Amino acid sequence: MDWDARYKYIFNQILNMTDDGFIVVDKDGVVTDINDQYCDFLGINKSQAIGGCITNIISNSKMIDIVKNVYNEEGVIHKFVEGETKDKDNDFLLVSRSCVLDEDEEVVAGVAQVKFRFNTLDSAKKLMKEYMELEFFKEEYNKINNKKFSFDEIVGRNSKFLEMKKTAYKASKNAFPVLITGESGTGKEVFACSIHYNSARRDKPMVSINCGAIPYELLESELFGYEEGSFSGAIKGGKDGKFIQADGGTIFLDEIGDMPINMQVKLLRVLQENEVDKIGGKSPIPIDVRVIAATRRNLIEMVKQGKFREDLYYRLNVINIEMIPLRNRPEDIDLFSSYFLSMLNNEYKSIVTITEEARVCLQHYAWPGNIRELNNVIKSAYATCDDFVIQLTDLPSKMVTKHNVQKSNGLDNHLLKNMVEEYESSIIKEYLRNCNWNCMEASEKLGIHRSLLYKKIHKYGIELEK
Ligand SMILES: Nc1ncnc2c1ncn2[C@@H]1O[C@H](COP(=O)(O)OP(=O)(O)OP(=O)(O)O)[C@@H](O)[C@H]1O
Repeated sequence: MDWDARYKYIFNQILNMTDDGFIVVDKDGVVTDINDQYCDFLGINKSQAIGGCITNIISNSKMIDIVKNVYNEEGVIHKFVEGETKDKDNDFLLVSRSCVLDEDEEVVAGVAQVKFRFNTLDSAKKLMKEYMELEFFKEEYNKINNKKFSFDEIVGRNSKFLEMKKTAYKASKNAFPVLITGESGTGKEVFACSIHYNSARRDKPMVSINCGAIPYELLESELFGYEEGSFSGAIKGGKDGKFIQADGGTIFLDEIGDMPINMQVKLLRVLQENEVDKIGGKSPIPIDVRVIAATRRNLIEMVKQGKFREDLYYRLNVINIEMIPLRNRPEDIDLFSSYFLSMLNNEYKSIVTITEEARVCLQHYAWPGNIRELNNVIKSAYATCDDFVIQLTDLPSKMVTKHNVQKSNGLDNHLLKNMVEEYESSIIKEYLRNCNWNCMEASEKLGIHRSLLYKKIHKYGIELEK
């Protein structure tokens, strides 16, 4: 046996000794060798494979690409085209592909090795299954998100609210900064998401940050990121800030009114220059980010008091959306109650309803926590009600007491003035309680001067709890 024949004999022995499948192609993708195991897996004999292009037997083979573009791949999943394997349920494998180069670095062959060992095949199957599931959930997630944030899904029929919705819709068609103001729980974040997910940026990230919840020392690194070693405790490799993460998309700066003034200066620079400086970075990084900011505070008042930079205010406030408190859109209270209840009924396949009396009680409440509070009240009433009906007694006692007082007042003393005063007193108490009895904050939220609030507290004999 000459040296070449001997060599070929040993090579074939090796190919057939292993548990793996091997296929060898020349630099044009023509099959020069294939072992019995691989032939068996494909359900073909050697003569059908050797001498023909590899795509004749594996139509989606990557080997031609590997030999043409000279690269290797290690342990990737290959899914065979339906009907190209002997067993149609065994149609994916773990494969490693590599080029064989001669002494002049020219490609002489390409080799693919596939793993048949059961444990490897099982892992490949599991991986493939998980990969498919992941792809499925990604698609579903996008479908749900797009639906969830569609403007049609935003509940409300109040005419002012519909105007706001129109403004938000128009804002989704450009990339100007948006400032959304309004009390907590009125739906500022819902609007911000709808603007982003209906804009041309929808396939890029929407990154949110609560400027009021992060201590000043951390806020800068959260927003702008840092380079490795720029301070003690900095993680290896540094970190991208929220602005860089949101590149191409939208950043939602929630509670912007709580941003410390020296951070406002840095933010203004980013908005003016469209670039960020990482902490410890050598040069600024250009960014393309749409800014949507939100606050429950009165920024104009804060500008007057020198607590918020005027130049930043104007930069953020190109499009302004002022959310309406729920108590000022009474026609929507019932709508929201039905909406939240139907969401629960859908989720738990139930048919819970709500009595007229409970509806009236919801209608008369001042809702200092706005839509979020209403959602919570419906959820907890749903969880506690008997016989699939939400009754007055399933609502929080503070609401029921007020409702009963109003009802008896209505019978005994239904002068408009008395009714208005009763309502006013209850709203003031509610706000004070929600602001931890801080008169300054409550007066700001109620939109009245502090001295007027004191007068009313005195008039209604409201006791301030400490
Ligand atoms: N128009 C709407 N339709 C349906 N659900 C809404 C609507 N507006 C608000 N919600 C719901 O009300 C809750 C509060 O909304 P959101 O978080 O957007 O308010 P927010 O004004 O940003 O509050 P905060 O200032 O406290 O962050 C959420 O659960 C949200 O899903």
